[in-house]
Amino acid sequence: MTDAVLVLEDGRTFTGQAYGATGSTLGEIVFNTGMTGYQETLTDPSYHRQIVVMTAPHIGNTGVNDDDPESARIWVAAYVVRDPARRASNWRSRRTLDDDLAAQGIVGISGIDTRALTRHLRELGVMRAGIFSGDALVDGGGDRRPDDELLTEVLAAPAMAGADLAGEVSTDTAYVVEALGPDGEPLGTPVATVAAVDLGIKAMTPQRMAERGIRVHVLPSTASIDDVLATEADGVFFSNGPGDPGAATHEIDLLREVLDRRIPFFGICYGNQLLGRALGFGTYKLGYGHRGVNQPVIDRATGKVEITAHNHGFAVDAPLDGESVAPHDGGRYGRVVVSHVDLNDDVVEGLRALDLPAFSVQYHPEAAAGPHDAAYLFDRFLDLMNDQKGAA
Ligand SMILES: NC(=O)CC[C@H](N)C(=O)O
Repeated sequence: MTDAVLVLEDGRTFTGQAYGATGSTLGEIVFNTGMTGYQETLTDPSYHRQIVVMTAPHIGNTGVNDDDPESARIWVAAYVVRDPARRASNWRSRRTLDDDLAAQGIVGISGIDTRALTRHLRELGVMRAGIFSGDALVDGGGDRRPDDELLTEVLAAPAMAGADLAGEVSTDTAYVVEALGPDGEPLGTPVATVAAVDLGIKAMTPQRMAERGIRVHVLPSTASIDDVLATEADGVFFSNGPGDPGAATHEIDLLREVLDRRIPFFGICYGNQLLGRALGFGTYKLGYGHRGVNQPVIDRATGKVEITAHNHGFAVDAPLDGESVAPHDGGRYGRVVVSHVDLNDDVVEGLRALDLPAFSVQYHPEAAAGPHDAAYLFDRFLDLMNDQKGAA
């Protein structure tokens, strides 16, 4: 077995075995508490530039299939697992996770104490890190490189705060997603048309809309308001995505154009943070974020608690109680309420504008992976578009 070393920004190191590809990789190290859904996690573009630690100790049991990926490639910068499955077993499995990581050049490490690592990150917050194995761990003379040399590489890596990354993961060209019949033709007249701006969109998101009869035009993150209007959309959607919402200037300008025209808007995750910023609220970096499939969130309008899938390291800074006037331009967007809150830590998990047809959630109603409790939000988006059509 080949040695691998994980080096954290604060100098702590963990030695284990190489898993997936050998080499070196740098990124922000974060932990995910999901017991299932590793394929969806690995292929979620929001994890671009992040090293993902799984807190579930045994990963890879069901191998890798061709149905569950959320995009065309693995996006995580590296993968950290305690105990990789020695045997993959599932009727859908096509290859092992180890082989898939290696084939896609994703460096990983296994056999380290992921509980100690997670507790460390929970206490000190997420930070930059690097994994080194194979040739990247030895010098020209064949000796193991000293830790301080590896640490210097880690400290030279860019931080996640201030990173504008949507353009690195977004589609280059627009495409359409809609429900198709067995003959490959559209199933019927769409009930609504949505322009979905891809900031790192997961495949299941347009799929959830298509299941409801919506035709979805997925647009690149560089789309202009004219590109959006050209789709003749009834509503605009902003997806999840990697990076710091504070760095997304083009997208926020585009969203303000949408809000100014009173086009119904729905945003998920990064899309929620961008709605917050477009309305004039701030965003901030959480200590260690929410990543997993079992976060309790309350819908404050109904009092119902949902168990939800999360993947976010930033959050919107908006007043939890009462209606607040959106601060942008002296309140030009009217009143806003925090519609959803995380019951673990009171983090803002949703926004609803009261004077505009716009709402968003910080978590993942598309549920890939994760529970389906929040699927009603796609119906709410459809209702919002229908109401607006009725009002026109
Ligand atoms: N999944 C997402 O959209 C993540 C949004 C943002 N990059 C964050 O970490 O908070």
